[in-house]
Amino acid sequence: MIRFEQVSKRYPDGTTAVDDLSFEVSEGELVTLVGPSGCGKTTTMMMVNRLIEPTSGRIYVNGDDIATVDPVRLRRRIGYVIQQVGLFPHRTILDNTATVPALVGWKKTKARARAAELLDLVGLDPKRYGPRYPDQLSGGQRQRVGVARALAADPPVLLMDEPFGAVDPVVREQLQDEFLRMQAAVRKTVLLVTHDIEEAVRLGDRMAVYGQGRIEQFDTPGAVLGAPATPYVAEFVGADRGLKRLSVTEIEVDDLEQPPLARLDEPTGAAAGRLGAEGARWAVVLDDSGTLHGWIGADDLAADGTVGDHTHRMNAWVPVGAPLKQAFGVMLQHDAGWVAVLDGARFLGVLTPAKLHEALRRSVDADALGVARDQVRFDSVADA
Ligand SMILES: Nc1ncnc2c1ncn2[C@@H]1O[C@H](COP(=O)(O)OP(=O)(O)OP(=O)(O)O)[C@@H](O)[C@H]1O
Repeated sequence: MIRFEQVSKRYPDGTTAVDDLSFEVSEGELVTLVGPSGCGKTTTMMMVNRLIEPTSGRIYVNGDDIATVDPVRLRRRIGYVIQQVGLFPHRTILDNTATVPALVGWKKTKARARAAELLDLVGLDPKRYGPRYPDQLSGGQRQRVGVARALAADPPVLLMDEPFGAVDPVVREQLQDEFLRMQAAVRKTVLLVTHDIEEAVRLGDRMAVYGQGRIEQFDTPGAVLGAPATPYVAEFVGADRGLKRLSVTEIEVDDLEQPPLARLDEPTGAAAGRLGAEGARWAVVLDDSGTLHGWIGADDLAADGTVGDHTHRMNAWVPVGAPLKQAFGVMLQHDAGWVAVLDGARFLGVLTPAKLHEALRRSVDADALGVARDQVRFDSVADA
């Protein structure tokens, strides 16, 4: 969808901002450009909508060499979101959002209807916020309007330069979440510039890590964190890259431990016998359809009645496919030594701290070797 072929940009004063850059972004893919200040990220991005012209090389958008496309027409196909949102202060939020459709000749009612739809998409109630003026919104809300406005003419490509840079960390995380949800629905081809490695990892399907004017590594966040291509990348992603990886490594069924199970309606004695035979101290309690109800300890099973009479509620659970970080968070939140992993309501197994560590290690090795995670052999200390 976007292709750079040996693109360089030298400024008249001799600064080489971008040096022989080649990469490709597929349709519907979100690529983050990350690197320290002055490494050429913004220059790269602004060459895509021809706000900056390359000194050499070619850039293609949707197969067209953009040097041959009229810049104004090109920019209509490319939404652009910048940190200083640049809303018109004397126009309402609704009219600000409708700016581009109005420019390209949509009827006013159609442009406004589209603007309302987009405000809704970015989490702003159009009835409440549409009639307001920019100075009547918070920074985070203005940022959302910027995203809505960039999407208004439904461009296939979105360029975003530090779009969430101007807000505090909590709002920033919220905006990132909302943006990811929205992107899952609209699937634009996105180039997003950030100097924040966490943001690049969180948002990117792939990420380009910039050194001075060059890309040092272009890969999935998992691969960049797990197998940095150069010492520079390793230093840039930081010593805590294992922690960062927790947020991009998904829980798989193979990661799970299978504890003893007890059924809600069975007598305590029967379950106690099974636990004793396995030397286990607790069991997970399910109903007939395999839905998680809670857990029961070996001590509880000494009492009469059914398992259901003595089951403890279990709120520490996560869906399969959630990031390991979420499982770890839930474990800490409930002060639990394990979390249940569910597929819908169905119980799949439990994740323990040891299993969590193993999953993380296995995913690092899998990325380094370029194979699937279940093909990595892992000898844990516990197995030794
Ligand atoms: N008009 C210009 N004339 C000369 N040098 C320029 C010009 N614009 C940018 N540069 C230089 O080109 C290099 C790359 O700049 P660019 O804005 O692309 O970096 P960046 O990675 O986006 O940085 P930041 O994160 O600080 O925005 C820098 O060294 C910058 O000083």
